[in-house]
Amino acid sequence: MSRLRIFSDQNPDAPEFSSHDGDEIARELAKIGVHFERWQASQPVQAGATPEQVLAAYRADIDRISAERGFTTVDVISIAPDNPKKEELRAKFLDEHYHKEDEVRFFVDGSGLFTLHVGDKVYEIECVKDDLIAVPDGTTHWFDMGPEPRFVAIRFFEQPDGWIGHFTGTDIAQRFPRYDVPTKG
Ligand SMILES: CSCCC(=O)/C(O)=C/O
Ligand SMILES: [Fe+2]
Ligand code: NI
Repeated sequence: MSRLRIFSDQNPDAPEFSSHDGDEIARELAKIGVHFERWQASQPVQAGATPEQVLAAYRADIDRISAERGFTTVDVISIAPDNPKKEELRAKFLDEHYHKEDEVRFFVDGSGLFTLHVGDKVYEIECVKDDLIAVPDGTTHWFDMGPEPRFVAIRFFEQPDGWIGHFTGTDIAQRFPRYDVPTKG
């Protein structure tokens, strides 16, 4: 289930805010310039669908958001718990980093945990199937797919190297919760 928790960056033990409500999550994130919305597929996406089938199911929303935000490319990333490189893939985005373009991801299936460090607050967002998140360029954040990663996501790019992370070298990500298991409602 989608969830937003907001912490002081000094206190990872006690969230100051927690919600599973999509409208409330969107409202809180809008205050820091992060966009959150939910999409419905225009046709069912079967397990094992090809990237082309996934993109076709969301074509209208993909075209809308690409036109609004200037994206030129989309791709589909798919990670399952039996991926032999799952530990390496998980480690890639676990430390605090930022990107030079907006990070826009749509979860077709499965889930993952984005955590953003903005001012003196930490915003932890569990993204699940049907969630779109748009994190502005330069926002420091990390992403945890968990020890048994399972997600299919559409990624949007302005430039071919837009996904590259620039690491800040801080240890803040190690002090905040990891994504051990998807949360229940
Ligand atoms: C959900 S897509 C994989 C993560 C990613 O691209 C990124 O930049 C995480 O911070
Ligand atoms: Fe990132
Ligand atoms: Ni709950």
